[in-house]
Amino acid sequence: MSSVAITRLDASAAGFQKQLADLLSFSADTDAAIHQAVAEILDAVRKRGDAAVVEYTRRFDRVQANDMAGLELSQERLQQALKSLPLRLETALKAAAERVRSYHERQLQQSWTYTEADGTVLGQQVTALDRVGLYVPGGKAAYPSSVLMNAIPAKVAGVKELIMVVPTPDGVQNDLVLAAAAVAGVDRVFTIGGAQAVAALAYGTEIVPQVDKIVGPGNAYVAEAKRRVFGIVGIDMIAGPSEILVICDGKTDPDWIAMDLFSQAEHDELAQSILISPDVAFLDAVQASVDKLLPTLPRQEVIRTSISKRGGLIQCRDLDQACEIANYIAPEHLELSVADPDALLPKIRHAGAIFMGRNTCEALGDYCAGPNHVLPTSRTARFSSPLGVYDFQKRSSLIHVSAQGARTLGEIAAALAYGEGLQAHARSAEFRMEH
Ligand SMILES: NC(=O)c1ccc[n+]([C@@H]2O[C@H](COP(=O)([O-])OP(=O)(O)OC[C@H]3O[C@@H](n4cnc5c(N)ncnc54)[C@H](O)[C@@H]3O)[C@@H](O)[C@H]2O)c1
Ligand SMILES: N[C@H](CO)Cc1c[nH]c[nH+]1
Ligand SMILES: [Zn+2]
Repeated sequence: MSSVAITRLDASAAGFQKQLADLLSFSADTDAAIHQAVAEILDAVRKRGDAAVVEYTRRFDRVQANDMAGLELSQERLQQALKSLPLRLETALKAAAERVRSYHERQLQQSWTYTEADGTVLGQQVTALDRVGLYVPGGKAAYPSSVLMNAIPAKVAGVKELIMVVPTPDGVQNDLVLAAAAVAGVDRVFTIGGAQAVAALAYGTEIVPQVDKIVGPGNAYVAEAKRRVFGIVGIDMIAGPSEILVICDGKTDPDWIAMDLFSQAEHDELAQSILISPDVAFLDAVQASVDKLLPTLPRQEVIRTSISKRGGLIQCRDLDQACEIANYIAPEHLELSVADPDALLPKIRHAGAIFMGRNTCEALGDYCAGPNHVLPTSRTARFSSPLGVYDFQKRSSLIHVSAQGARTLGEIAAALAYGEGLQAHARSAEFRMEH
């Protein structure tokens, strides 16, 4: 049995910060070739619409459609996919969807107003987006759970129309993905992917309607395309490779922790899986579990590459220091595998999702716990949040000024407008003061 080399770091050793920064940094596929390819694809779709999308789909996904209509799936096809599922899978899909819906319903923002003493009413009107594009990755693996995580919050927000795109390499359609679209209530599905799908959604074509926002994870081509179309449409975030950080007091079964690290490592070679513990013997035990369990997994080569490139076992002074390091890493997923996770929680400021206690493995969050699995990666949890209903709602400010309010506010506004040298602003306010 060959062992897997996971980087060992000691938080109290000289040079730790630099070693940690090196472990976190990775060269994503954001090189010039990808930038150039995506720019060309976006330009072609903007100029030639459906014809370009069909050509790229033939080239990259080897799907032999004659036109875009041939790349759209009917609602009957989605229902048929749902009916074709084995009962256990159908039940699991529906149970997950229900839990995700129930969680997200609590995120709904409501409009509000308040009335001031002079009768002026101020407030905020909350409205749902009209039409949203949902990118579901499908190049290397299919992600039915991502259909639920993206579509359900949009439905809960009240988005009128959901357009889903999903690549089907070699024309192979994934029934579980299509069934998830049926369960979540997706309106239209196109079997297109990559930058060409993002372009079709952003610019609109004859057949694919232009959307207001594009959400959902994807590979480097998708990420770059989303970055470029931002401004024409909204986007949720640029999701990088998956990440897991476990803080453990050394008392959890090391096999559990090794498998938790694998659970994200198996996503792709650039996934980041780190364990921090004050217990050196426990770090050794997890390393032994990693070596023992890896050969039992089908995706062991992906995991081996990922864990040896971006895996880490970090020895810390105590759990307080573990929390400080976690805040620096700002991971997508953080497991607090300790006896009293509530005691650590107030010390955690930056993490996409926090999994409390030994029983809460991250995988439950990926599928069915309820919270969203589309989360900030690459340290962006310092300033951003999980995908949620709020991403599909927007706010308009409401101002309804009374006659009395026009006088008192007019006074203030006119003074400031003259101060800015903007006469029309001042006069506009003053007209109403004289009324
Ligand atoms: N953060 C999350 O919640 C989450 C969930 C699921 C998946 N993911 C991530 O999403 C990613 C999915 O990537 P994927 O590749 O499997 O599927 P994908 O659907 O993102 O990409 C496939 C598309 O990439 C395009 N493409 C491939 N090679 C190309 C080339 N040489 N030139 C131009 N375009 C090309 C093709 O158009 C193809 O349709 C993975 O990195 C996975 O980890 C993240
Ligand atoms: N862990 C991924 C997000 O980082 C989501 C996912 C989908 N399926 C399994 N996992
Ligand atoms: Zn996962």
